[in-house]
Amino acid sequence: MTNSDTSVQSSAVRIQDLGKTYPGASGPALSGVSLSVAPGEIVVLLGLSGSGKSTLLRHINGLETPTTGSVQSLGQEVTSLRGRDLRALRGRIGFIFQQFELVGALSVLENVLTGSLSTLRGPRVGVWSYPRALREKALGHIERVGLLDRTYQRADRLSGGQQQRVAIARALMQDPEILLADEPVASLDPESSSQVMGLIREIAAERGLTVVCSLHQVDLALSWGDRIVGLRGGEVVLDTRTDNLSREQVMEIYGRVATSTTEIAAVEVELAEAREQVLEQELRRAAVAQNTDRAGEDKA
Ligand SMILES: Nc1ncnc2c1ncn2[C@@H]1O[C@H](COP(=O)(O)OP(=O)(O)OP(=O)(O)O)[C@@H](O)[C@H]1O
Repeated sequence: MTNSDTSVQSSAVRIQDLGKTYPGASGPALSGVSLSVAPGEIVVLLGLSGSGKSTLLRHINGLETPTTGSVQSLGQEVTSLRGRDLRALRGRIGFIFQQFELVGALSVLENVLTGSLSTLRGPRVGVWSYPRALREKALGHIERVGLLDRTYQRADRLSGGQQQRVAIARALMQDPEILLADEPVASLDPESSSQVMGLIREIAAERGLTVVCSLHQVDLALSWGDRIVGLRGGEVVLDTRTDNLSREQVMEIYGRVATSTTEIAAVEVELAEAREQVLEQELRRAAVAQNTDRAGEDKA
C-alpha cells in the first residue's frame, strides 16, 4: 500500500529517494525513502527505536543533510537552502521534542515567548523585554493549551503533560505551517499522552497545520493519525490511511518484525532507555528542588 504519489503542487512535504548514512556508521539510517505529505494531513511515523524516525523528521526542516535524494518542504528544496533562507524556512516549521526542551527555571510565559525569538533582533531577558503584542499572543496560546492559571509558574514545576503543552504553545508562536513532533509523548503516562495528542490534533485542525509526528505506540498512532508511515531499518515498510485499518493489520506488518531476536533485543533496549530517561528526569527534578530549597534557606 502506498500514498506516496500525492502530486507535487499539493504537497507540504515531498521526499524522494532519501538516503542518509551518518559519518562512521556501518549502515544507512535511511535508504530509498519517498514520501509526500499533503497540507493539513496528520501523518504518524511509526517504528521501533533506531528505525530512522528522528532522522527523517530532522531532514524535513534541514537539521540533517541527506546523503542522497531530495527533500522539499513548503515547496522549497531544503538541501539547497543556507543561512537566512534556511532560517526563514525553519521559522515556518515548528518542532516539538520528547524531552520538551523548556528552560526549567523560567516561567511558562517566558518559555512560550522564546518561540518568537527568531522574529526579533537581539537578546531578550524577562517577559517585559518582549513587545506587548507578542506577550498578548503568548497568553492566547497559553490559554489555548489550558495553562492560563500556570502562566507565571516555573516550567520545571509542571507535570510532563503540562510541560509538553507549554512546548506546543511555544511552537505556535512561530505561526508554523508544518508541525514536526519527535516522540512527543514518549515520556508521558497513557492518559497525558492521549490528552496531548488530542490537543495537537485539535490545534492542527483549527489552523490547517500539517503534522508529521513520530510515535512507537501502535494504538495511539491508529487513533490519532490520518495516515501511518511505518519505518523499519531506515526503509518505509507501510504507508496507509488509518480509516478501516485494524490494529491487527498494523501489527501484522509492524509487529511481525518483533518476532526476530534482533527486534526483540531492540524493544528491550528501548524499554531500558525509557526507564533510564524517567529515572534521570526524577533525579534532575529532585536536584532542582533541593537547590531551590537551599537557596530559599540561604535567603532566610
Ligand atoms: N547523529 C548520529 N550519528 C550517528 N548515527 C546516528 C545519529 N543519529 C542517529 N543515528 C543512527 O541512525 C539510526 C536511526 O536513528 P534515529 O534516531 O533516526 O531512529 P529513531 O527511530 O528515531 O529511534 P528513537 O525512537 O530511538 O529516537 C540508528 O541506528 C541510530 O543509531
